[in-house]
Amino acid sequence: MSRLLEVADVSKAFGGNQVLTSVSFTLEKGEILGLLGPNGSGKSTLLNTISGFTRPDGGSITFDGRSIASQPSHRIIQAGIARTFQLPVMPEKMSVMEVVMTAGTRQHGLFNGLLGLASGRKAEQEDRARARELLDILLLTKVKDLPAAALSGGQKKLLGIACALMGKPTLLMLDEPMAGVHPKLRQELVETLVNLSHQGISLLVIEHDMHFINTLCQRCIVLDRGQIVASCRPDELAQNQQVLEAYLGHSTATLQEAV
Ligand SMILES: Nc1ncnc2c1ncn2[C@@H]1O[C@H](COP(=O)(O)OP(=O)(O)OP(=O)(O)O)[C@@H](O)[C@H]1O
Repeated sequence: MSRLLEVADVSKAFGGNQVLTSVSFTLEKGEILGLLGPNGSGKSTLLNTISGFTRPDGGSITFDGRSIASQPSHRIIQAGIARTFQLPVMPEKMSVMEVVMTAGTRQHGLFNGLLGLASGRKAEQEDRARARELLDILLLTKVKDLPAAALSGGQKKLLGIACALMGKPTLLMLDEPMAGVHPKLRQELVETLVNLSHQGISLLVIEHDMHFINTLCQRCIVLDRGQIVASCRPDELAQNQQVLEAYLGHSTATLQEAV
């Protein structure tokens, strides 16, 4: 494996609230890395910092050999990093298919399509085929013509993943992909994500569901109050003293219960 992402000494404060303190970790090409930590430990802020939604106060972020810290989010998407959100908000008046198509248009420019250029028409046809394929993979074909805002919370999560994949990322960052997803669909989602990694997409996944972490991730990093306190295999988490302290500090009896 070779290195895809290197986060070094990244810090971030909001006012007087120091949310990330000197966070460093690496992610290898093809790796599925879990990002764990109690509520409020800074996981989403770390994803926001990598994806350009939040500027780090200090430190460096290198993706595929290029510095991306403080780049605007659209440049980071173009570099090959896509992400989903913990609570995706979908437009009221667009269908599921239209939302996925719009995500595709954002990747290769609106003007080609509007001007009806041949390259734009070809890109649109390719996008439509890819959108159909992704909706199929993510079990959303049946609802493709419904308003996106009418989907359940779990289906919106799946739609967020479809949108993120329209740009053919090499790194996909998922913020709690399992939350709200129907238990019957969870195993299929795990298999879909494993298939994506086999196709060469690396994954950085925030998740509280330990079964999901154990089945999916090869390695985990654990944040506690904005600092990385562990980097280990999922099966080592329950014996890791720093991890137990991070979670037990939140008055829960076992790691399984805590997350
Ligand atoms: N834009 C912001 N402005 C001010 N404070 C923020 C902002 N974003 C996050 N925070 C604060 O940063 C801290 C960490 O929040 P964050 O959402 O990153 O944690 P988390 O580990 O993802 O939590 P959870 O598991 O509950 O989603 C919290 O105290 C939060 O209030």
